[in-house]
Amino acid sequence: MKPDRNSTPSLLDVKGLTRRFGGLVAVNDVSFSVKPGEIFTVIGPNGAGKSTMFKLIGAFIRPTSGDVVFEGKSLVGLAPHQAAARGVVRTFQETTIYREMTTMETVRTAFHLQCRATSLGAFFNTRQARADEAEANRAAEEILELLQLQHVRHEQAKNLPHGYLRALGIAMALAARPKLLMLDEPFAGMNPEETDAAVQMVRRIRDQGITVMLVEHDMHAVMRISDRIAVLNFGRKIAEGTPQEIQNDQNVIDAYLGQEDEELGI
Ligand SMILES: Nc1ncnc2c1ncn2[C@@H]1O[C@H](COP(=O)(O)OP(=O)(O)OP(=O)(O)O)[C@@H](O)[C@H]1O
Repeated sequence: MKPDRNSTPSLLDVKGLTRRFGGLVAVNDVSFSVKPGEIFTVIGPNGAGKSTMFKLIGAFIRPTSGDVVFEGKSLVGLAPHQAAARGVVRTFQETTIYREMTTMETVRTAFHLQCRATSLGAFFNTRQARADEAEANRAAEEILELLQLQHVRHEQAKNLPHGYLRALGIAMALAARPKLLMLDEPFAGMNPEETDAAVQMVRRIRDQGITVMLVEHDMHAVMRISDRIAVLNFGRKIAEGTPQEIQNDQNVIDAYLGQEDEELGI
């Protein structure tokens, strides 16, 4: 039997979070909790505040008021790399991938960035540096296997198709050993087969014990993959619940009416 959600301590607590841009309230008094091991998705019509919410959680921008609490401690005021060191890691954009490096080199480099080996240690070939090297190789192999990238391990990024580059951005994030992995529209621009594969990939990541938070527009994928969903509209949270609860929520249906495609998939 699954443990009662309410009795499990949260990994992330978003508390009364508000962010203004001049006169515009992009995120307005939003609260929710993410439990360890969940796949939690934030949805909402265009301009609802989803990206702003992600930036607030990753400490890329500061809230006007409210708090982001991770493992019981506030992330507000930290720099993004400090939030990442606590375990809140956002996937890397394809544009930040160094195109001359191979898949393996990219993941190993990302791993080294948070590894103990100093450049001086590596230069003198210390025992610590050699141990770190072996650990980087092992960790990189594990990540490539998890994301099914082994067969392109020696390909340079510039030769990889779009879908692989996106997976490589996720691989780099995994090298930072996240507790909470944040994925911004991971299924955007994918055909149904690619989406299927990406859904399986996100599930495998979660099965490694990593909690996953997504912002996503592809409602069919969202409804399949999410344990829980929060819905934003004009910066406010209008609903939160399981996919089934969200699909049947009249406020949510109303918010999506008039959208170009029947995004909710109902
Ligand atoms: N840096 C900024 N300065 C001013 N306004 C901003 C800024 N960032 C976002 N906004 C505004 O805040 C609101 C929420 O934007 P946000 O990008 O968070 O929405 P979203 O739900 O991610 O939208 P989409 O689905 O279209 O990506 C929008 O009205 C947007 O124009």
